[in-house]
Amino acid sequence: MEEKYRVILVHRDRYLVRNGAKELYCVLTGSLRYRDEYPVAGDYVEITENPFGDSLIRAILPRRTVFYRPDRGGHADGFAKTIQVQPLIANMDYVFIITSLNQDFSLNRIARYASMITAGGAVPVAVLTKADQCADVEEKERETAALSGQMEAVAVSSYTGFGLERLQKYFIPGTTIALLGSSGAGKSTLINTLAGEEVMRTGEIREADSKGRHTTTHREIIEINGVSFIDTPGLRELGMVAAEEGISGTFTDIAELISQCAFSDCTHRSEPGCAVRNALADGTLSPERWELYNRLEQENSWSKIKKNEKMMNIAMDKRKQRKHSEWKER
Ligand SMILES: Nc1nc2c(ncn2[C@@H]2O[C@H](COP(=O)(O)OP(=O)(O)OP(=O)(O)O)[C@@H](O)[C@H]2O)c(=O)[nH]1
Ligand SMILES: [Zn+2]
Repeated sequence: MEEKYRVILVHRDRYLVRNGAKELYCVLTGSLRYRDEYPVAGDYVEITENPFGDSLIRAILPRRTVFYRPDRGGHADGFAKTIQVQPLIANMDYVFIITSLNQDFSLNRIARYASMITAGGAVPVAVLTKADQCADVEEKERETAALSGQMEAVAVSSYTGFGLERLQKYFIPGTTIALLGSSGAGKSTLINTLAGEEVMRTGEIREADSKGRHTTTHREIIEINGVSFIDTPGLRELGMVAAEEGISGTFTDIAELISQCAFSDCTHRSEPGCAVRNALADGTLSPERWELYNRLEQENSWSKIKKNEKMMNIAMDKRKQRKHSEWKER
């Protein structure tokens, strides 16, 4: 018997899948493993049920949206032939970027997440948590919203309930919402507050540095009033590898301007007919936004440069080795 199930929990090489009220543990068929195709939370899969033990996932259905995280693991450090990107969650409509309004707050990080989410086809929403700990909530909200015309910024407090009603419009039954954010940002507490009960384990964070202890051990989906929430473990570091496309996606206004520059290779410094300079001059583009765009772009190309350097070093080492052996043979 074959049916469409959704992956709600990934636990090493076992997957908990659900269809309505029915939940089954599954393993992968050999051919999926052979093709290096691994389901992630939110995936829809075809399974063959086994009443006597783990059922079998036979196929992963095409992903509507996906969020990748850069994957540098698994290879020796120098072997950066291609930096692989690894899917983390799939088939979500919205991704809440959870950032706490304390020392951990970073516009740069929110912009990175937003870029990567847009690149994967989902809609980012900046959810600024722990508003009760912040003195300039409105300003932070304004700054965040200014990052992208397509992203709403909502400050909330799970403790006081502040702002939570503004998230209601995203809670449409049938919708999938993923929560991304650093460990300790308040993802689990937010879900618990929305659900009105203890559905996720929450952890205390160390007060001193506002860095959270890693408490979420696996990704899981929980359903509250027909809305599926995907909780992800805190992502410590987020590279820009998959975000290139997303940068122009989030900064569509800037991409648009760049396309209007008189020269196609315009550096936007001194060329005549530069649409970016013009927009900066007449105030349609804020200098802060332009600077952020450049910073993200730089970071992005910087990771490429580092990658190329590494490859060149490997090539040079090989040449040296060859020279050395040629010399020895003589
Ligand atoms: N002041 C304040 N603290 C909060 C709020 N929401 C969560 N916290 C606290 O922040 C800490 C971390 O919250 P969690 O919900 O466990 O954070 P998380 O993002 O799920 O962390 P991981 O599970 O590690 O990914 C806990 O001590 C919470 O009590 C809030 O609205 N205001
Ligand atoms: Zn230009």
